[in-house]
Amino acid sequence: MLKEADLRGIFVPVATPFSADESLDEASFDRYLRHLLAHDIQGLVINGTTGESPTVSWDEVERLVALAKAVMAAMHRQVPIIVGTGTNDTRTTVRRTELAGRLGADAALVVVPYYSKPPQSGIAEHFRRASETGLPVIAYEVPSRTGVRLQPDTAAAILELNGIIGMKDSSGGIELISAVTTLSGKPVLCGEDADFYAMLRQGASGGMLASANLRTDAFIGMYRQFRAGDTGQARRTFDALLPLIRLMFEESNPAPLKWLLAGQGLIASDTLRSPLQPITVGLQAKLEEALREAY
Ligand SMILES: O=C(O)C1=N[C@H](C(=O)O)C[C@H](O)C1
Repeated sequence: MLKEADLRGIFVPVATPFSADESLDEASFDRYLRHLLAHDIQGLVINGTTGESPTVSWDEVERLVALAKAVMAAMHRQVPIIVGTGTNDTRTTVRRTELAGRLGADAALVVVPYYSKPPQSGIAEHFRRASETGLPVIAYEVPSRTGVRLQPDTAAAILELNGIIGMKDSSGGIELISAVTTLSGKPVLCGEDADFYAMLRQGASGGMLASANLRTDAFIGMYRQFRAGDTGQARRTFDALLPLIRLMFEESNPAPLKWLLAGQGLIASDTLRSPLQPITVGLQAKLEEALREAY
């Protein structure tokens, strides 16, 4: 199981490949994971935002974890598996976190409860209960998706909990991480791809980045340059990645990512489950141009 000290480096949230009829495409998942696991990543996230968690059933999550474990066994390569278990219902979140533990996950990614706009005390209670399952939990703040913002004091109180090993901050900007890193010693991973360099400067311990599905080695290299103290080179490496990163979030993640993965033949199709839709022709043209520059 993951420990605080393990939350360093590049973690890759994986897409969930679907066939044209929106069923799980297991052959693509196998091929795509083999490609990712050839890189020196610190962990995989299954059923995160990038994995289209709102439309993936728990039975499918179990299948995805089993497939990932089978690929790792076949490759003789083990990396930690983090499973998205957070919902907007505390009881379901606790149950899923327990189930993920039984599946052999190394940690759970638990998002701030969305839609119902709970008070800060309710968010803290949600994480308190999720933290008591025995599976380490990473708290995930992404206010643009949840509709509620985690206040720094609440974040620090959540990080105080024994079962919480760290946080993924997709709040946008450096305000939250600046406050949290002064209030807590636990690791904060960047989850806002375009802010990765700025967040490393502000104390982030790594990134959980959808864009690291592409140019994975460049992200790892940039992180290592930064850790080695070569911030100038890290900045240059990151600046070269930025145009592609920005385009990957111009329409809802993971639509651009899936189009790019399908273009590389890593997954068979860019199918998303409705209501998400494939990217527009306009964004396709911009991505093609960015790819010519980036590779
Ligand atoms: O899947 C995730 O986890 C991520 N979700 C963020 C989002 O799409 O809001 C982006 C981040 O890169 C990874």
